[in-house]
Amino acid sequence: MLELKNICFEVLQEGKVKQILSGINLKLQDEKFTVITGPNGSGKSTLAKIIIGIEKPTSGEIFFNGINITNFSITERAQAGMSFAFQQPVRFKGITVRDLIQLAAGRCCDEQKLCSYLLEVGLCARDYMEREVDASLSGGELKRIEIATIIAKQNTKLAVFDEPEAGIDLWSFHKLIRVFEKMHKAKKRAILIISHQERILNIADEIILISNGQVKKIGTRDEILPEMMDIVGNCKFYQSEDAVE
Ligand SMILES: Nc1ncnc2c1ncn2[C@@H]1O[C@H](COP(=O)(O)OP(=O)(O)OP(=O)(O)O)[C@@H](O)[C@H]1O
Repeated sequence: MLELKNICFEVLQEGKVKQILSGINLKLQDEKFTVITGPNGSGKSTLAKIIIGIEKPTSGEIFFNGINITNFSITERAQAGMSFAFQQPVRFKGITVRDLIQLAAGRCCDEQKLCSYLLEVGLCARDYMEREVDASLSGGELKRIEIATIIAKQNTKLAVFDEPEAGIDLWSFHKLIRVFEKMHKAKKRAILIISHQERILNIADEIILISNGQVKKIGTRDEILPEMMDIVGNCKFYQSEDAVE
């Protein structure tokens, strides 16, 4: 359903062309749980930004359900059924958590349902629903609220998460894994997660290993792990959950 054809991305740095991604060809199937992993700086977040429309590829094309969306804006991609959770979520001054979740849920949603979305990510609705989505929220709280909005979006066909574990405490991480397991089991949408986390890699249907801006290998956890060892030597980037903050 999502197809990337020969995606390249380069930037100008100090007058020189820097190749960030080169010749990325990928197909993500409906309802599949895919994880993109790879060393720091290998181009994972850039690829996510290109998928969601924050960055435009220098060359190559993106198809979503057969439609060429390469020139679609972020809003048009969202309307087509894509959702995205940022590595560093955006704050919205003047907007409450309730507003955000209600907006994501769309049609009139009863109070119990709204609260259940927050509960799923380990937040007590009573404490958070009326809070402003501003600097008073911690990074981890903000991230969980953002994930709750994706759960609330019933029409999402593809949900993209960039390092959902970043800044999340160990207890919340366990809950988060359950959220992803549940999403995976429900098979309502394709899920694409950028992650280095063992437990997230463990539940993936397919893992895409990126290194130096290229797809090095696509396969299951057991197929990918030896390759990761080769690339990183001692596999430092493959974190167990003990390494979560
Ligand atoms: N606009 C830009 N200008 C210059 N360099 C950039 C730009 N965007 C990305 N890069 C570089 O491209 C490389 C890939 O960055 P990216 O954020 O995609 O990596 P990543 O695999 O997500 O890393 P991490 O695991 O650390 O989050 C990095 O070396 C980064 O510094």
